[in-house]
Amino acid sequence: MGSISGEEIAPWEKAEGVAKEERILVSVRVRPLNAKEIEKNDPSDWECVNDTTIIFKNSLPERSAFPTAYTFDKVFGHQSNTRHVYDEGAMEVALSVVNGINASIFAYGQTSSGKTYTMTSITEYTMEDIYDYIKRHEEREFVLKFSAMEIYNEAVRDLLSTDSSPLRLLDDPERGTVVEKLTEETLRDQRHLKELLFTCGAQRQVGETSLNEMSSRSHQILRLTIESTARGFMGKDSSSTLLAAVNFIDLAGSERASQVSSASNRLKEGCHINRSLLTLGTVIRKLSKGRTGHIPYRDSKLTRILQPFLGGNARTAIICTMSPARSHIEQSRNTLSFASCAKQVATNAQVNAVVSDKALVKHLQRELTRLENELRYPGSATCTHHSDALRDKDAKIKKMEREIMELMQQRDLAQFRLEDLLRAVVDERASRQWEESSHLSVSHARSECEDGVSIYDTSNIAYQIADLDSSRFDMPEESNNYKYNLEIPSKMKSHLRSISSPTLTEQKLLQGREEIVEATHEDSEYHCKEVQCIEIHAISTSRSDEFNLLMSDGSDSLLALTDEDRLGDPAPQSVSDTHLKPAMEQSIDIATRTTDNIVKPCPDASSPLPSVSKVMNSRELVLARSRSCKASLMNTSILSLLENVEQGKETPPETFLKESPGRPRFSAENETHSVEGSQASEKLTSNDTLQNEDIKTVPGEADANLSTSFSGTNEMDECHCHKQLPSYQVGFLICA
Ligand SMILES: Nc1ncnc2c1ncn2[C@@H]1O[C@H](COP(=O)(O)OP(=O)(O)OP(=O)(O)O)[C@@H](O)[C@H]1O
Repeated sequence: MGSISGEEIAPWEKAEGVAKEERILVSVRVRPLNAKEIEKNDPSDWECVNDTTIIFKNSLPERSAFPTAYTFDKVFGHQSNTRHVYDEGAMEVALSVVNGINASIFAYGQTSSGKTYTMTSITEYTMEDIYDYIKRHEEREFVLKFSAMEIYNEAVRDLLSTDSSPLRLLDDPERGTVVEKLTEETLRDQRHLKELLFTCGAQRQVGETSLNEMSSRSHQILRLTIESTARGFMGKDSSSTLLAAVNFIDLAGSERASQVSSASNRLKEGCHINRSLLTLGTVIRKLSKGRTGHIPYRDSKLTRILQPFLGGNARTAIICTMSPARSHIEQSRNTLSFASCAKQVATNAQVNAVVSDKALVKHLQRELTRLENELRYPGSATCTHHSDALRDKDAKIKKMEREIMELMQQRDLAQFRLEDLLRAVVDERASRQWEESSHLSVSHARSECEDGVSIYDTSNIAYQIADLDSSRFDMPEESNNYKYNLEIPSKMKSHLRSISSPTLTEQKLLQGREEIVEATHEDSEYHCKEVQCIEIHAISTSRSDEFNLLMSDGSDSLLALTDEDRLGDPAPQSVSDTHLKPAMEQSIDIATRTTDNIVKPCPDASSPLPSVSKVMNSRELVLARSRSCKASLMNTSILSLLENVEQGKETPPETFLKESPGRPRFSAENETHSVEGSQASEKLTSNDTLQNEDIKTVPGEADANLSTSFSGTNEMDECHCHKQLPSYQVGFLICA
């Protein structure tokens, strides 16, 4: 008597229905030679050499094409009893049913091979073990139901009913194929089961064949369904029920119809039997190659009913029975071939946990309530969850958009910087060319200096941008050097920067120039001069006349100025003092002081003083002033223009600027800035009165002379020009 070794499966396994794939348990049982076979001296050609291998021991030449050894999960020789077959080849699979796993035990073989003999005992053993298990597991409540049917000539018949009319097969969406109106008896006890088993045996179709006087001519299917529930959880919502069934299938003989009695009824039975068995063999063979393609379960009622237990959600054991007699060698080989295919079939059994009706009702009620709440309150938990998810995604999208914008800004900034650098390179080249051009001019001027004419070397001009308040005609300490300090108020500087909106290129240009000036400052051989405003207390027409005379004078005589004159005393000078000087000297002085409104020489005492008058007289460099208060030292190339101005011809200041060859070759953009800056400075000048008391400039006095002589610009524009020039424009003028 076997015992049930399996413990109740873990709750999580029940809940999750853990699937377990395994192959069909296949065993072969070889019965002893029966009396007839012994009588016919039919030798036994098969021998079980061990628990798993059976060999064909006859070495007849004609049999050499077939294998002589077969290996299965278990093989049982003629000496093995049915209990041993059950224990080794069926019990484990059959008793899975108590753990909620479907199971099937097949008996397959030719007629009189011992199928019924084996399956009857195995069914009884299983029933005994199940009841024994139930007794040992009183914590669970078991419900056992038993049903029995046979398929005879492809007709399903209820073996527990006296009604022999065939039953229909129905396809249930949840349970699969079911037999309509099949009797299912709930077992009261083990005794009740034995009675039902006896009834089935009595109801089953039997007939006499040439091989078996009590041959079973049908396929018998006994089904025991076990439903179990833990007693402690019964009636509770969390309770679950295990529901599974075990099938005991005693197949009809697999022999050919011709091998049985030649009686007409047996021949017909054989045709139907073979049809079902042929389909079963096809299904097993296809399943052995995997679950691909069509599996012809519906080709026979046998396979249709057993579909869930063939290669599906069930553990399966097949016991193939065979006769050892040489006379049955062909059927025995067919049986072994079938067993070999069945051995390759994998099943996928899982625990079948069934929710109790009460628990199912409770679960459905909760689900219904939840759905109603969602409909009533859109902002319920589920909706809120979705809203949160959408909000998170929106936030991520916005964050990514911000990152994209930042990257685009960085890209634009990089492009802007690149353009600035390129522009700076171009301007630097222009600056170098301008510098070279200036050097040429200076060289020319130096040659003039060697002749005693003072020329302001533009390369030695230092641009000192400082507040007027602090500059106050600073005289450089360096001897032998001239400095040109363009004193521009800080307010003006900032204004110039703002109105001209100097680009990076312009800033670099200015910086470059300042560096050039500073570099040349150390090596400068010339004295510095200071651009400053000169206070003129009165307008002297004589000065203007003298200046005009000076300008019209083509003499190249050198008019040396005194140190005092050269120093350009910032103190206001009275008109009376001027009249005391000789006419020519006065004229020169006037011209010098007038021009010193823009450029005031600050010579060192020991150095020869560059003469502005010489500049004028030589017509090589001319102090000019544009309408927009641009003081310029212009070379002879624009002298003709000045002459035209002197003659009353109007020449736009822009023309002066643009046509000045010594002017740095700035881009059109810079020129635009220059003009705009100049015009803007005019606007600024009108509101920007001089605060420095030391520098008293009377609007329209000294500059008015120039205005009258050159361009006739208005007095307001002229008077503050030296304070308004953008630094680079001042540079243009000086360098020109
Ligand atoms: N292992 C066995 N040991 C002793 N006797 C056996 C064994 N197997 C079968 N027999 C006997 O052989 C005879 C035929 O057995 P059984 O009826 O079980 O064959 P079967 O395969 O069911 O045939 P059928 O398909 O015709 O019903 C029976 O009398 C049975 O007692």
